Amino acid sequence: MIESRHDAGDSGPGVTLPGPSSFPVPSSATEIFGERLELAERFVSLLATDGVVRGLIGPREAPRLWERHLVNCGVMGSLIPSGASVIDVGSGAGLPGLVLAISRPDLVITLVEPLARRTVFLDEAVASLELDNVTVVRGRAEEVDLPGADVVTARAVAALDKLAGWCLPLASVGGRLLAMKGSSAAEEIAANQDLVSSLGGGEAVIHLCGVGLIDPPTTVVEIIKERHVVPGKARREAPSRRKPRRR
Ligand SMILES: C[S@@+](CC[C@H](N)C(=O)[O-])C[C@H]1O[C@@H](n2cnc3c(N)ncnc32)[C@H](O)[C@@H]1O
Repeated sequence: MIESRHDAGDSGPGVTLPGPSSFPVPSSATEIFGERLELAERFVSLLATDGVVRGLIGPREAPRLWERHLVNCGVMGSLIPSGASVIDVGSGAGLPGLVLAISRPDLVITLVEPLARRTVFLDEAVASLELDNVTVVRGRAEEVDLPGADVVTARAVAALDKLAGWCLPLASVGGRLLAMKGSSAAEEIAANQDLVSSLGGGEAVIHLCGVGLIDPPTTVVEIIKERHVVPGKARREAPSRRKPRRR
């Protein structure tokens, strides 16, 4: 493993790795991370070194880690209540899960990720950053057995229909799915609201997070889990799939 460095680094002969000074900290990051900014800088450094070397982050992402990844994820914290339990599905290199763990030490976070290469990185990042509010679980969202969470997050994991089927069962009743989405959010909701309802979800709402802080702001689809549905039963109950009654 290549150690993360806090100075503009050279990891050894022939390999020059970027240090945090390679990526100036935007003012938006100061606002999101506050006193934990130094920890966030160390995470950026880890992503730009180990994350890139291990193929978890594309090399072209390195210069835009702050805006496109850390701040982009961090702003969704405004939708998460204080002290909430959070399951981050498909964390990859820790987005948004580790960003939330850094910016919000009050949260209790579980990262769910099926790929070993990624969970190894996540475990090492948690140890290196000395985060005591994170547990890493290797597995698929639809297979893991975890206590219901107040909030289930996901970024760039799957289309809303699949995501709702995987994530709503992981939330407690009254909890919510927060799915980071792009410009397709409204279309995805329109196409899948019936399915979401059949899974026990309420009406999906779109939030724009970080207005005035990042451009574009982060689009988050929020779905409150209103009732428990036994996984696998949902589709048959979906109103749009019911056969019309005969008269
Ligand atoms: C495109 S990556 C996004 C990673 C990270 N959320 C981000 O925004 O950078 C999708 C991630 O979802 C994970 N994934 C795919 N299917 C999954 C499932 N059924 N349950 C949990 N994670 C899954 C993949 O292993 C991968 O790490």
